[in-house]
Amino acid sequence: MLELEDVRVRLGGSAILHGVSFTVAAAGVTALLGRNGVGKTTTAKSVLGLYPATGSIRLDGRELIGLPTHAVARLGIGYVPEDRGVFAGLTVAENLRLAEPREQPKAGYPRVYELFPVLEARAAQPAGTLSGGEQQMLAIGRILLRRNRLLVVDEPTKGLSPKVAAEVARALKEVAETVPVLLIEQNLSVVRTLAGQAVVLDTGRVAHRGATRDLLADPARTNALLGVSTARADPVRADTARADARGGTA
Ligand SMILES: Nc1ncnc2c1ncn2[C@@H]1O[C@H](COP(=O)(O)OP(=O)(O)OP(=O)(O)O)[C@@H](O)[C@H]1O
Repeated sequence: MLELEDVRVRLGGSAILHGVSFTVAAAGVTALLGRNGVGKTTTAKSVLGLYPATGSIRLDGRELIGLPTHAVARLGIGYVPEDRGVFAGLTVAENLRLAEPREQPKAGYPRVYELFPVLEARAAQPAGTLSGGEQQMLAIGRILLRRNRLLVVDEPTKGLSPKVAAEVARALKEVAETVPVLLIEQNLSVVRTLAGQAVVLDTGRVAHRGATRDLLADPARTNALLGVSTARADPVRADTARADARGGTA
């Protein structure tokens, strides 16, 4: 599906990725994990052609490095950035309309509204007045209007209550039944629920690759790589774990 090989990125004169190599599975969710500032978002943006990279990034064998972002998107990679990228001054309906494919403008709506009924109920509301969770649903809904081969989703549950985070995770799980997802996520309870495979970055390098279950079953390894104990990775205490991951260990 998506293969990264020896991907290197320099930003502002500093080397940020030092030769990242991993594969995103052709089905389900692959989690991209790591402490703050290790290069997860940089990796995602490199895939999207938003940062200049060297090495190789291939989608079903097709080289993406060197392609402009619009060409990467046209090849079928949908991206939900960390800041969600919704247009605050436009209504929910207008945000969705801007994301429609020209060929089949209305085709994706039933699925989006089925996954996120709140978006239909709030169609006329400016996106900037939605809650954080609703904005996340809108951001995911926007990319579901297009037929994608891969979704890259950056920290979709960041800042959400455990209940809303679980709702977003449930929707992503359903989405991943038809489109593979590369998911950047710090909430280990979400990772545990969604991701079959996990890749862990540490200062611009891959520190671990393998089944999520195996990683999370090894508290010492999880703690060493992520700075959080898996004992905290249950839904009730997920927010605490995330706060710890952000604050204490970068
Ligand atoms: N445009 C930029 N110019 C210079 N340095 C940058 C730029 N973007 C990111 N960096 C640096 O690259 C490093 C990796 O950042 P990145 O956002 O990829 O990390 P991350 O793993 O996604 O972190 P977080 O979990 O906090 O979102 C950080 O040290 C960051 O300061």
